[in-house]
Amino acid sequence: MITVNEALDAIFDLVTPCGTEEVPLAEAAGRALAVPVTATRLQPPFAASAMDGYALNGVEADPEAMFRVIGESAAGHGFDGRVGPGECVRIFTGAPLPEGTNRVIIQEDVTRKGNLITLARKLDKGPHVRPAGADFKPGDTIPAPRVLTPADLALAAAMNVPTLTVARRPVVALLATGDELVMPGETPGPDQIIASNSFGLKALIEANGGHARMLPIARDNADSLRAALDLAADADLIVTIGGASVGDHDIVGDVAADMGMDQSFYKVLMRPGKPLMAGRMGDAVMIGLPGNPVSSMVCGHVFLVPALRAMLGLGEAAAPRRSAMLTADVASNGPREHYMRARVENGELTVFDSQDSALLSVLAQANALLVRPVTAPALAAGVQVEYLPI
Ligand SMILES: Nc1nc2c(c(=O)[nH]1)N[C@H]1C(S)=C(S)[C@@H](COP(=O)(O)OP(=O)(O)OC[C@H]3O[C@@H](n4cnc5c(N)ncnc54)[C@H](O)[C@@H]3O)O[C@H]1N2
Ligand code: MOO
Repeated sequence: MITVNEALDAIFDLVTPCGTEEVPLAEAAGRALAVPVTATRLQPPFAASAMDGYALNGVEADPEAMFRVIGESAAGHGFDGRVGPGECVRIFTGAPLPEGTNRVIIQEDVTRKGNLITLARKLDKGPHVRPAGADFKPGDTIPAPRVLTPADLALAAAMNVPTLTVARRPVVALLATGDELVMPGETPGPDQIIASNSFGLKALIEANGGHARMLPIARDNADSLRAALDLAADADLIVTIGGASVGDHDIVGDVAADMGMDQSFYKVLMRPGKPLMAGRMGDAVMIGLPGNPVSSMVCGHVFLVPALRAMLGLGEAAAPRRSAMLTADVASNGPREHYMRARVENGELTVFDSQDSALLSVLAQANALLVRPVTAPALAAGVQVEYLPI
């Protein structure tokens, strides 16, 4: 059996970036930017007022000084002319500063009578002017690769870049297997349960930049599995769920091999998630997840999310970890890296008592997986530990 790190490296060896596409800004949220965005203009394109008030020459801004208002500069309609000594221009936020001015006196500090203003006795420092290019200049960039945030999109828009080159979303075919499974909303027979794993995995995949396609549930026979796998031929990544262990009905590995899957590894020193497999099938990468609901989701966080990021051109790295303080003692660990369901609150991590890999109710309460390395000794409450946020 290989380690979690070895398995992840083997998966990185299998995946390749999916290529790029152009998308309009309005559809680019959360996408992986593939090519840096470069500004071709200044922002602001002119020295602009940061306040509503009066623009004048700052050297004349003495307390109680008087000025004659000779015009107006509003956003979108600047003042066309020069401001001389003893003169000022009514100005609004975002408007260009007229020639001859370099300071804005906020209107709260001004008394106006007709076309004459008098400054207050006490003036703030100002100058309430945003210099041209203060935000960005031609040649400034939004670097790539990166996952586009709402702020990035606002910045790209301000740069007047209407479309972005982003990584194509990897298409992930999700294939649940098992005679016992029916879809949510159907009426299960007495020996059946509801297929749940695909729904958690679909959400995880789509939150991490993939496009998940649920295939019809495959039954525990070769014909049904073949028919379902045939439907996945155009996917970038085929993810099977269940049928991965050693039981008589666990046929995913054999059927995939018959269909040409070139297996990279089978079984990983981790808990839950031991019967994980991966390989290449035609143009697609195939990852076979264990069926136990928590196992499949843990493998999703540990392997699928980093694989998707690599396919999106975001680099090859394990899921980032954080640290927190243990609230109670934890026993020593065995030969498999253990991802224990836990809850982190205010920097303190509490491990759930029940770690059975069938318990979705526990997983749903968890927001962390405490990572217990292979054969790690027992830990006492109060120590700092590493966890994977989920
Ligand atoms: N003799 C051994 N038995 C088992 C071993 C072993 O090493 N020797 N490993 C155990 C471990 S660890 C795991 S994990 C499971 C994985 O088994 P499979 O991947 O073959 O999964 P199934 O047997 O198909 O299902 C396991 C369990 O999960 C339920 N399941 C499956 N798919 C779904 C789904 N889409 N939605 C909801 N629930 C699902 C299924 O009904 C079973 O209860 O093997 C152990 N056995
Ligand atoms: O590895 Mo299994 O995934 O322990 O439940």
